[in-house]
Amino acid sequence: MTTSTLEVSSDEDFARVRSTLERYRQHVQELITQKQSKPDMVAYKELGPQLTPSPDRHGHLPGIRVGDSFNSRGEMAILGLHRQILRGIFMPPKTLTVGAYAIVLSGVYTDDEDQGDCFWYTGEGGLGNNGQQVKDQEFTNGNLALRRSFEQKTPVRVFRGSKVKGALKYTYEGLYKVMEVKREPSRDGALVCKFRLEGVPGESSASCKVESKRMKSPEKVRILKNKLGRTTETLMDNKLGRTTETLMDNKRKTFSTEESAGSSPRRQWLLESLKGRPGLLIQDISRGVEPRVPVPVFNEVNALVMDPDFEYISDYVWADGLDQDPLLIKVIAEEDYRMRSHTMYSLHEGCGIAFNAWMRQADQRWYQRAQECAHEYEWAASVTAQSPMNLMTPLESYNEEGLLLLTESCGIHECGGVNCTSSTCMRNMQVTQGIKLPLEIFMTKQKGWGVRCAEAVPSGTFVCSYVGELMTEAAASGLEQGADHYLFSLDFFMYLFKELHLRGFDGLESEVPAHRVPPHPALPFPVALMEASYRDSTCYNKNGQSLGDMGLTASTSHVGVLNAFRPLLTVNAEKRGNIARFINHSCNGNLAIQGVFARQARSVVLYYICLFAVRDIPAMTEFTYDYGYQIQGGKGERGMLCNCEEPACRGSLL
Ligand SMILES: C[S@@+](CC[C@H](N)C(=O)[O-])C[C@H]1O[C@@H](n2cnc3c(N)ncnc32)[C@H](O)[C@@H]1O
Repeated sequence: MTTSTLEVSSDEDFARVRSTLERYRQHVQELITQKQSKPDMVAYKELGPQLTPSPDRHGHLPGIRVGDSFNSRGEMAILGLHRQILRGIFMPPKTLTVGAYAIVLSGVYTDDEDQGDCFWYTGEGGLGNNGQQVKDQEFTNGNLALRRSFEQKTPVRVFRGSKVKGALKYTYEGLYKVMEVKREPSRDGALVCKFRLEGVPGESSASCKVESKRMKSPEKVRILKNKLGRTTETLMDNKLGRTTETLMDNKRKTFSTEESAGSSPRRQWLLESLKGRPGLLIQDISRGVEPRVPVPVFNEVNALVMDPDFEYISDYVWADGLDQDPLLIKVIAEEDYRMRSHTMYSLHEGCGIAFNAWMRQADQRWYQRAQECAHEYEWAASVTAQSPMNLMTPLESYNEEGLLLLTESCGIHECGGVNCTSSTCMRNMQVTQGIKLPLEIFMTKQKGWGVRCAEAVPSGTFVCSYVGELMTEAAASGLEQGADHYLFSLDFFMYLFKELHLRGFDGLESEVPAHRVPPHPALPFPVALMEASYRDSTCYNKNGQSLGDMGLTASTSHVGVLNAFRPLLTVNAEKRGNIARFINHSCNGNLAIQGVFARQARSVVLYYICLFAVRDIPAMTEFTYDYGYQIQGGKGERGMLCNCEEPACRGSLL
């Protein structure tokens, strides 16, 4: 008996519950002595009408507190808490218009996902004798009643069964509300009805720990600002050539691009559920390349169709011939090695959890050091003014539901090492596992194609990474105007290094302590690869002001040094890419960019650019993020008008 309910129960109520239970238990004992089979049920049948005359009702019952536990389903039935002894869902008899009164979580359905006060509950029906889901469930009986609870927002009493010293006991968890309803294939293949329930604050054993799912807003961290698209006006020579068609032979270039067409029951079910939906142009533009979900295309707005030359890929591919370039191979191999040496101190070998554990120790030492010299340095004082807990790297990058806990300016290390077999490691592979959401491409009214999801998406969910053809920055700069709208520079870490160069470690230490910064790329990059970038005079003074705007040129500034921080590679998703290249810009986007080290891309020059939900996003809402285009000062094509319709819209895609 732990938490009290808000329901005011009188002493008589508690006394009545006690005496009912005593009578019932006594009768069960008598039946056991008489060797009566199913004494529980028989006792309830015989005593029920006398002992529980009051009509069924929603909500708490007088005399019962959250945390009370019961020895059997019969005890719960005799008290009127849950009268249907053999079923999970207690619903009003013969009426299909009222919500369910109570449910029992007993772990019988393998599709139940119980996370405490928020859980997915599988509806009733369709189980075979072997415990497998052999038949589809329908929205009838208890399942319909739970759907009514969702529609009418009526609370449901929840009981959780658990074994205590070998005997099954049931605990009253309090009142819950059904927040979501869906019907989808079970792990065994047949369709099941599923209900997501959340504890009613103050009325259940605890309320949902929503805060733990929330990410730090990346907008606050300046160095997280990435840019999509090229800003240079100069046409550059492509020094790398694009003649060979040969396949990659470099070990690290084994991207698993073309996975076989998926045929999971969920995938099949998602395909089925698309049938008959208005505006459906293509059922799966990925042609099975996305193994878990189809990627449908809808247009209900105009007559435009998808570019037939567009090829959907699910992972990076190299632009023609690039994999053969000896300089590039050398740089990438070197950077790979540098990152491996950096993470080796943690014995990490591909295990992100081990790396985080090592990083946490380093954080603690750093925090101690900051405490010792807080009187001397501004950054140290600002560090110690914060709670140390906020500064420590969590061991896991994702919570139990696979939601990102915090954005990380120094990149997230996903698992993938040979020893990564624990469930914690598995959870630390959200990007590695690929797209799981039922994403859809659809025609927007003013921005061309856009992306949405058929399901609601909680904050912190991995949506997709931006993949396409990998080309050098130099080659990308040579693309024709207009062909650059689908470029994404691999510059997440270059921003970090540039900031460090401009502000120094002292200037940045309170935001990004030195020990967290990944290894700096070897400088300078081979001239042949960097040549084009050196000619671009976009760089900044200490105040972040563009030196180009100030009339300074490459020859009059330290542009050479700054440009050494320019990224080496760019992702071009114009003709070959995944769903990310259809996501539009918003000045207040619901997604954030996060660099992730995963699969074979684990260095600061080659990693994954990932998009994560930064707030809870309702189903069918357009996904957007801030492209962060750089200000160039000129109008025209580069100052493209923004149609994001946000109150704080900046007016253009700059
Ligand atoms: C990466 S693509 C996004 C997908 C694009 N809508 C399409 O149809 O393929 C970027 C282009 O989409 C358009 N776009 C994206 N966000 C926009 C916005 N907020 N307002 C106007 N156009 C936008 C611009 O044409 C931009 O160059």
